[in-house]
Amino acid sequence: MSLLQVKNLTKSFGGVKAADNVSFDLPRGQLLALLGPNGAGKSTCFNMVNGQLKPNSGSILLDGQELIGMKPRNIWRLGVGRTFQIAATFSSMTVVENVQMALMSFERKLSHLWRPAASFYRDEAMALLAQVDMASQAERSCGVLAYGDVKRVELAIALANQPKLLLMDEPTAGMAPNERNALMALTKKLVVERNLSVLFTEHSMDVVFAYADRMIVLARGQLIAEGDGETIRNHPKVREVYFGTGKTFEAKAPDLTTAGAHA
Ligand SMILES: Nc1ncnc2c1ncn2[C@@H]1O[C@H](COP(=O)(O)OP(=O)(O)OP(=O)(O)O)[C@@H](O)[C@H]1O
Repeated sequence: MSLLQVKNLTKSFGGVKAADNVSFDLPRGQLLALLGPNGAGKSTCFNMVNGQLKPNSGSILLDGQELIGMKPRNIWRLGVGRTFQIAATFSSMTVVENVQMALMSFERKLSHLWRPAASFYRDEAMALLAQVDMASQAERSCGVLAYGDVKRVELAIALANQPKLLLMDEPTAGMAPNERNALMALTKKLVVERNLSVLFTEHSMDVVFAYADRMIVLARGQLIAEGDGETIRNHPKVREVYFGTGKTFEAKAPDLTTAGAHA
């Protein structure tokens, strides 16, 4: 059984069907990209999976357990983590303190915040930082880190609640190409090592084709294609949506990696 099973998910805002009967599976240990042009329904689907939006109908099963109707915090506790597009670390705290905070939050120890944070979960925090190659910068203030390193710390923070499923909303937005690749290579490593499932949106197509195991493509709320890079590159509906050419059966597929298409 797949870790995540999304079935017939529908969400309307007034007359707009932001998600229209969307179904997909995400097995353990897979990196699944959620693609589609602006307004396709990606954020809507994300926000339904983490409980921030309630669908009109459909089902979202995590390990066979229905998530619809549960509060976001309870979904998080079941093992659905999330990283955000906007860097979400506390800049005045050190790297290791930020991760300790996340661990304390997971263990419901926030009521002890008046104690020196140094006494809580330091070893666990350092172990997480080692996994994201940030142990050597543990004592630096988050405010002075390079952007790519902040994203690594965010990944460590997201891992603090031992997610089974990690939702990543445009993880490489604002990063230079070499940083983007490093972050996605790290994510891929974590997927393999921790048998983690990742669902991510991304507008950088080079990243998607290099690292995603599988892709699903939404357009106007509907899932129009699903498969590996080769399948998606050559899929007539995907080409139509991204290029609007209507020339769906050309011998040579246009190179989506350089098309500047927005995911
Ligand atoms: N809270 C809302 N109220 C009204 N309409 C909404 C709301 N949220 C989303 N929509 C509409 O639903 C559709 C899907 O939006 P959504 O944000 O899910 O798309 P997206 O694929 O994430 O787009 P983008 O890539 O631009 O972030 C759009 O037409 C959008 O205007």
